[in-house]
Amino acid sequence: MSKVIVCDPIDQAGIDILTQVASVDVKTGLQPGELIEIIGEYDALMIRSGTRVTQEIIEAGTQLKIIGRAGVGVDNVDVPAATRRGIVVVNSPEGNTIAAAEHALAMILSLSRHIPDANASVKRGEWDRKTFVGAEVYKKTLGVVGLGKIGSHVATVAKAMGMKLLAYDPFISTERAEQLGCQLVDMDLLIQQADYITLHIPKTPETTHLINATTLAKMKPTARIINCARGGIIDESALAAAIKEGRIKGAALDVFESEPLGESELRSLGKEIILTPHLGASTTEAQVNVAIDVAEQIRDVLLGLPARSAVNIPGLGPDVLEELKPYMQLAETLGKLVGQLAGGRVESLNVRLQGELATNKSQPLVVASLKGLLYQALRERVNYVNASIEAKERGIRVIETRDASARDYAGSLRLEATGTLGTHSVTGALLGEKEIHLTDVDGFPINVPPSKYMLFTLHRDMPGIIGKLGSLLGSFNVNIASMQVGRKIVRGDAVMALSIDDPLPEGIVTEIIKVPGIRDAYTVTL
Ligand SMILES: NC(=O)C1=CN([C@@H]2O[C@H](COP(=O)(O)OP(=O)(O)OC[C@H]3O[C@@H](n4cnc5c(N)ncnc54)[C@H](O)[C@@H]3O)[C@@H](O)[C@H]2O)C=CC1
Ligand SMILES: O=C(O)C(=O)COP(=O)(O)O
Repeated sequence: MSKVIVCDPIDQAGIDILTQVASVDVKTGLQPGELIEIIGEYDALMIRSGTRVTQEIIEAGTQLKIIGRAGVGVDNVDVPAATRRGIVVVNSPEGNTIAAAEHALAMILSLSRHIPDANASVKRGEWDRKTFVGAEVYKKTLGVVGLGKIGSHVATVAKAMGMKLLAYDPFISTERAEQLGCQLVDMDLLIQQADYITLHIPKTPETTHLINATTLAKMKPTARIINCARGGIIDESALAAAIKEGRIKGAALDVFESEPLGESELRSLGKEIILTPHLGASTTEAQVNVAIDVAEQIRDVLLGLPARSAVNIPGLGPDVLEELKPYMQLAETLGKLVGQLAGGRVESLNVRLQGELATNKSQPLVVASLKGLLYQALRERVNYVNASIEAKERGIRVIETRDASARDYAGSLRLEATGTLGTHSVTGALLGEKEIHLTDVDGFPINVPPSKYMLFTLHRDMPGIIGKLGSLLGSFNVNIASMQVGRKIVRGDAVMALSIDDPLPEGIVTEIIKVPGIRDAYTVTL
């Protein structure tokens, strides 16, 4: 019989499902070393946000087939390490949406009416009606940062309370925002105009310290900020300083840079700040939803069936998967690349199956392309199951074309993305049935394998330009692993594709496009 270990508190409804197919050990509060010692016995691991599933734990889990996160965020799981070991990671993308949204709304109202401190005061035996005079949310402006599942529900309820809604989400269409009664604006305007700012975005390198001393300085002195998304999106010391100095009115935080929250100056602030211990998903209903959702997936995978919300492996039949896997990897890589070249919000994606590929089943490749395209916006939340729906909700038009006559490679895939910042295209093929090669960028022929960090330039093909770029990168201590130029005619326009050993430093693109002859540069992480 299979063995499952449950390392965080999970609703009994989930345990009951697991026991249908496995023996279940519930062991909460284990130290990392203790988990490493015993994980080798188990086929499945079920967790919430309390357990950090590191590479060491994954490597010690020699029998592990699946890691189930009973919730949304998988930032506490080393997903690449699990993928490398062939372990499926599943989550519950929607089970706690309402719970998290209602917690954010409760925070907005609690902040406005000082409910936690007024309650504590009455319980101390006081009757103080002066200190706790509040503010109404009616007709105030709420800025929603991240108009995904949770942000959308917050917006819907806030609208009903008579709030005016601004939203910032570079991956959402104006139509979708309008449907929710939100005016889509840029982050700067939202920060400056909102009376309340609520964050509903994943924590990514781009969103880390999105709220910092500079952004806090732009807020109204009466503004309040709410974070029920992820710790680290707000710079906690900058926030504490802004509140202490009366530069903003208040904040409500459910999530922290380090959890459990240790010694922190946030604790010493008064009624201007409300702190809860990561309770967003902690409702009876959400805990039943996520426990059932994830336990069912663990059960299915242990029975050899596909998972419906795998964040790292497609929810397709094993036979289709086996055959298409290398092409799906190609599609996902091209999706990631074209999404980053296009930048901004993509409005349409043209997926062109060429050569032998034109006779293949296209759906999985389209889904894999969309998964890659949406990765920038959604990170691990986008999977093979939800990629199409997520694209539709973002108003991305998907066009499929086939060209059996294209003969450059046996089978190749071309993606063309058109967005708010223009159109870009990439083509790729498989060499030796497995090895991905990029064969064309923006109509310029190249032949390079993709690497994790890349730099693309669009430039004039003229003497000296490669040397200048090389020296510039050298002055930033950037090591070039490989470089190739693609051009259509001599001394015309050209594309340069460089593989780089490490992430490119911030601000480097600005310097690169100062090199005479270089028109554009794009840094890409694949
Ligand atoms: N406090 C808690 O207990 C809970 C916290 N969460 C967290 O809430 C957050 C939102 O979750 P969902 O709404 O389910 O996710 P979602 O994936 O449905 O929505 C996230 C939205 O953020 C947008 N986005 C991505 N990068 C952005 C950027 N740089 N700037 C602006 N927008 C950006 C995306 O386009 C997307 O629309 C996640 O961080 C999740 O982990 C979720 C459940 C419970
Ligand atoms: O689902 C999420 O992303 C959450 O943050 C909820 O975390 P939890 O399951 O309550 O530890």
